[in-house]
Amino acid sequence: MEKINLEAIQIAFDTLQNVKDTFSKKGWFPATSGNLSIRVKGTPLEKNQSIIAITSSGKDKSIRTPEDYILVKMDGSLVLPSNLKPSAETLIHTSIYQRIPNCQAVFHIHTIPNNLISELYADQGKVTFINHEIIKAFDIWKDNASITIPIVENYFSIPKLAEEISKVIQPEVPGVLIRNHGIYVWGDSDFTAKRHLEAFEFLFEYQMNMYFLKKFK
Ligand SMILES: CSC[C@@H](O)[C@@H](O)C(=O)COP(=O)(O)O
Ligand SMILES: [Zn+2]
Repeated sequence: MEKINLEAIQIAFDTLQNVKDTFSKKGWFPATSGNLSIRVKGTPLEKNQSIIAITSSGKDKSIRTPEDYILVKMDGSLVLPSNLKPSAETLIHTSIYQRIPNCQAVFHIHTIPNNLISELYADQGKVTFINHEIIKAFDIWKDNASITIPIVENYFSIPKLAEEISKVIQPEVPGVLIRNHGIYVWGDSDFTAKRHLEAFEFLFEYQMNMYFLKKFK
């Protein structure tokens, strides 16, 4: 095993803890859903060589325990022997890191707005948002700005789901919706990934409210 800096691991675990607490307060981890990962600094960026810290599987993410995070390699295997299980969706995380070379953090949540939007636009396989100020949160700075997020089916097999997500990823769009499941977002830092996630959730909530407003006016 390569040497990993203990301080870098602690920084990664602390960062995940802060993000987990923040998202939990927003109600973004219902029924133990959701998972988070971050690339451990100092580990190589090259494909297949990075190490990530990821949430353990099936935990109540609103409470802190000493068993909340675990280190995994890009093939999903554990860096150190442990009884802990990494997220059941670890392979989705590792495939995103391998697809997006400067990716430093991957966040996944289940919300009512992201589930409703994913179902409403599932047949198109994507949903587009146009002319919202918040699109600047994706670093898109122009008139008539738009962003289109892809939607994939919610396959039971995680390797299949990871493969389908990998196929639809576009480097300039930092997210993918999974039908009636949730969203995966990423960024070149935990700060950026959080900003992307908040912007997507803002757009989903807006669209959902507009849909009902138009229906019942
Ligand atoms: C309890 S429903 C959610 C899970 O099936 C899964 O989709 C999820 O997001 C959390 O899985 P986990 O293994 O805890 O990372
Ligand atoms: Zn999930």
